[in-house]
This record gives sequence, structure tokens and C-alpha cells, in this order.
Amino acid sequence: MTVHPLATRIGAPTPVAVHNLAKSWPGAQRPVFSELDIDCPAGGITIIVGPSGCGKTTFLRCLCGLDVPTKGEIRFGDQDVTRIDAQHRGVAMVFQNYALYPTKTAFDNIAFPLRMARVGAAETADRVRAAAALTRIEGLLERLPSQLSGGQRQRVGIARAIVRGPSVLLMDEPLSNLDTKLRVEMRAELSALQRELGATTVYVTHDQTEALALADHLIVMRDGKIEQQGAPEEIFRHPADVFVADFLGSMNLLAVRREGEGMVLADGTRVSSLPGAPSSGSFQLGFRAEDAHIGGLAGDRATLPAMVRRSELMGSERLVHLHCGGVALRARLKQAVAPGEHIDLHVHASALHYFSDDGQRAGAVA
Ligand SMILES: Nc1ncnc2c1ncn2[C@@H]1O[C@H](COP(=O)(O)OP(=O)(O)OP(=O)(O)O)[C@@H](O)[C@H]1O
Repeated sequence: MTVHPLATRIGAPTPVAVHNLAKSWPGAQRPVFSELDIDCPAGGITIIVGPSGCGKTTFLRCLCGLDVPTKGEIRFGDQDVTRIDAQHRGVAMVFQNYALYPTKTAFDNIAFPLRMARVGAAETADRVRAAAALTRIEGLLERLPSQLSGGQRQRVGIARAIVRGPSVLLMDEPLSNLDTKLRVEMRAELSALQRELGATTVYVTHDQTEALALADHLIVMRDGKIEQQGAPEEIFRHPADVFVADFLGSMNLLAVRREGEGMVLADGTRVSSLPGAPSSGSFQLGFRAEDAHIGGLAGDRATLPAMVRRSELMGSERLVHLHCGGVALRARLKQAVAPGEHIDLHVHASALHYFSDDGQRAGAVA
């Protein structure tokens, strides 16, 4: 693999690890986060996803050195950086609101960290141009931030972050101020750029699509705790609890209880077969909208009687709002269905998830 001129690392990429990390604000009733144990793969993208206020930004600020954790350890490679100043960590951060100097041109914004580090004028110009080329803003370097679009401003922010060749790159919702189309484009570009630079990247978002698309290692956070972490596909396929299941991909959930030999939904509807279901008591059944079908499904499957409430055309398929077992469900179906119509929804055994009443995974067919 060729090493990009902005990748200043010597040797292998830097792994980032935190151990038992906690942060509390003075006077607050409970910590922002606690007991965080994370190993970010060297040279890969670790994504932290979670609802607003769960502590994502504060965690990133601790990694960056802008905030000091109350407890625990942060390691970049072999080095304990927990108490080391931000400018000596070899880390750069991209902020959600771009954080550009309004009176400086794009060139001067990007050059700023190099000038602070007293890098010579010729090398500064070379590096700014290399960063601008990577972020495709070569033609915009003389403009002020006010003369740039949101997407262009964010590119300047990213160029500024990578211009010193950081070994660790932190990104706080870098795409959230962009419109949907640009966000998808920039997402692909960011991924390519990150691979080219090889900087270990920690990326915070509340967007589950972005998280699944970009992550090598995915961490789902809730109320300052790690709910689940691992490979994105593994988490998507085997969510540890109802919160993760619903946060990553909106899971339909139905309460089920066993009665004698059979199973009954909350409104008394009887269900004939639920492959892999817990063998006693009550539980929650989960499945995703895209895993529901009408007919045409061979092998082990669940059949759920449902009534159509509304159907929205989404191009090649329809998002169908249904009533089943006393609750509202959603299914993405190929067929046209009419409001009021009664249908049998089929879900393949491999797409069924089971959770205990308190929301923990209760096993499922793999
Ligand atoms: N400087 C501060 N002093 C006191 N409390 C703070 C401070 N900064 C953040 N908090 C609190 O810490 C909690 C976590 O905030 P944080 O910004 O880390 O969450 P987040 O998950 O990044 O949210 P969002 O997605 O909305 O940006 C919030 O309850 C917030 O009010």
C-alpha cells in the first residue's frame, strides 16, 4: 500500500484503547459516562452511535484532550495519553459545526494548525494543497467560509483536521449539517479518505445508517453506558437487547405469551408457530420491516395475521402500516395491499428475534 504524503505515521497505525473511563461534571447527579472499555482497531473506523445526550461528544473530547476524564485511562498505542495536552497527542478533530475562523480564507483555516506548530511556509503550502486535493477543494482556497456552501465548509474542516497527518482522527457528527444527498456522497468520500490516510478514526453519530455503512467497529451507547459493541453486521443480526434492535433498523415488537401448547399475542390472537421461540412464559417477538413478506417464503417461518392500515409507495416497494396483535407494525412489501385488507405476514425463522420481557435477547434461530 502506498503511504499518502499526509500520513506522517511511521510504522503500524496507532491502536486507541480506553479502560474503565468515566466522566462526571461537578454538581451533576450522575456521570456523563462510566465504565467505558473500548479497543478501537488500528487504522480502522470505530463508530459510536447513540441518542442525543448519551455522552458521545464528551467521550470524543476526552480522547482529544479537550476534556479530562474523572477516572480511567486512554492509550494511544503504548502511550498513556490520559493527562497529555491535546496538541501533543497526534490527534485532530472534525466538529459538527465546522468551527472555521470566519475572517480567514479556506487556505489560512487549513494552514492554521501548521502555523501553530511553526511549520515552514513552503511545507505549509504543500501540505495545504495536498489536503485540499484529497478533499476536492483546490479551487476554493482563497474563499472565506461565508463564500462556501455547507458541504464545502465541512471539506475545509476535514482538510484542516488531516493537514498535520494525525495518527488519530476524531469526528463529531461531521455530516449532520448536510442535506441527505450530499451526506451520502460525503460518507463515501470520507470512508475512502480515511482508508487512504490510515489514521485510526473514532466517529460519533446518531445516524444508524451512517454507523452501519462506515463502521469497522461499532459501539452503541445509551445513557453513558455501552449497550453493545462489535462488528456492525453481528450487532445488526444479533442485537443484545430491544434498545439496540430498535435503534439500529427499527424493529417491530410484539408481546407473546405461551398458553398451554399454543402462543397468544396481546390482543388474544393465536399464533400457530414461532420457530426458535423461548419454551415457556412470556416474551417479545421482533422482526424488521424488510423481513416481512406475503407468501412465497419456503422453509421454517412464522405466520402473523395482520390488518392493513395504510400503504406508502416508496418506488419499487411499499411501506405498509399494519395492525397485528394489538400493536402497530411496519412491513416493506413488494405487493400492493389495500387499507382494511387482512393478510398473513410471513417472516423467515432466521429473521425472528426474541427478547425477554425486560428487553434482553432471549436467543433466536441463527
Ligand atoms: N461542560 C458541561 N458541563 C455540564 N454538563 C455537560 C457539559 N457538557 C455536556 N454536558 C452534559 O453531558 C451530557 C452528555 O452530553 P454530550 O454532548 O456528550 O452528549 P451527546 O451524546 O454528544 O449528545 P448530542 O448527540 O446531542 O450531541 C448531557 O446531559 C450534557 O448536558
